Amino acid sequence: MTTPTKTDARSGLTVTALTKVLSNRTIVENFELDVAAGELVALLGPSGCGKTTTLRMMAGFLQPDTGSVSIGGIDVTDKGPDKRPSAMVFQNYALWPHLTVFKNVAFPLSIKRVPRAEITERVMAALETVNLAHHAHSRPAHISGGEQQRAALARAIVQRPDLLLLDEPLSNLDAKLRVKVREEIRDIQQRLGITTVMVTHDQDEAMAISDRVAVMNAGRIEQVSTPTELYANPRTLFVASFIGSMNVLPAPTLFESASLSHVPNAAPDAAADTSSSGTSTDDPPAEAWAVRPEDVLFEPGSGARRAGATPVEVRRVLPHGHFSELVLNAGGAEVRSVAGGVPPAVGDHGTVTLNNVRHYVDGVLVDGRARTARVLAGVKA
Ligand SMILES: Nc1ncnc2c1ncn2[C@@H]1O[C@H](COP(=O)(O)OP(=O)(O)OP(=O)(O)O)[C@@H](O)[C@H]1O
Repeated sequence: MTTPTKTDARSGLTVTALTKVLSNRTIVENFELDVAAGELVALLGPSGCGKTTTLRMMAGFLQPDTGSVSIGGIDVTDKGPDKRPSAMVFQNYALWPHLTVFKNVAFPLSIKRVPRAEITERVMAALETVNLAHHAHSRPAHISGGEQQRAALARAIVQRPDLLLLDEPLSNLDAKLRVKVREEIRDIQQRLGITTVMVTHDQDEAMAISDRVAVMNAGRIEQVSTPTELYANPRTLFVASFIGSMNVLPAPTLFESASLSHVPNAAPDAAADTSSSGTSTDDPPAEAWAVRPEDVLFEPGSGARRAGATPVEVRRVLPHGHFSELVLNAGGAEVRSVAGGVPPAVGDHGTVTLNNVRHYVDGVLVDGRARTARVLAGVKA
């Protein structure tokens, strides 16, 4: 691949207090985001949380009720999509089926009356950037889904936008291709240095290629952080549960008993549900403890019980190749753990102790280190 379409654009995006009400329902509420020049930020959240609505307001396809959008320090809130220095790649690619790849990519330049020779040069350069020059004269129906996605990307970058907006760009591709194409997108985005916002509901995708991830829930941003920070320090229970897998346990019982075996039966639902996504607008529990499966340390054998450890029975073993997920029964509560190497068998007995327990009150991480220490001391004592 070559980089002849490299832009000089190093403009950032600033979005302030964006709100949108549709059909009497607040879809986006007080949305604030700064994206630095050349940065890729993913908008991640469950279906229906308002990601696409937000992106459409950034692109100018939808007017916000309140708030502003600035690109490169210039307020573009009142400008339509064609008057903004941004380009959008749509979820379904929106390629014209009767036009060749070349003509599809040339389209936005044609309507801006760019001279023909320049169009040819820029289109071929964009197609080379996405490695699709050999399909310049193919129709969309005659190229693969991944190639169609790259044609749509070429049609965006040919415009040399300051801001690239991607709406679920990989959702029509199969799992293996998604991984390949997302790396290609990241590579192109970094080489061209284009400020980019990408909508996705796929946390792996968001975490794998973004500089930062903005987690949305019910029209609001819950947390904007680097992927590593999001996983390590989720500031809300929603983020803790949405990013990766998490055991959520009711705090007071755990605190008082210092033992998972006393967690009431209400816990399994919360624990089992945590890896799934959904529009969680329900009020969070008043108090909860969250523990990653890798921090639930399983030790096989029912013989010499570790002091303070909780006895468990292996209920299910879910192989993932290089590790297995263990679903454990801790006195009626379901707790998830992980095992490397040869996993235990269903029905085996063992014990667990907990590391890195996080304490949430009303869904927000509190400075619970003292209590956490006491709980851990209790567990390990
Ligand atoms: N024109 C509209 N009128 C009324 N409601 C709308 C309109 N457009 C979107 N909505 C509603 O706004 C909510 C958010 O939609 P949006 O497409 O922004 O969500 P999303 O997070 O991108 O979801 P998904 O991941 O499923 O695409 C949804 O409940 C949707 O039904």
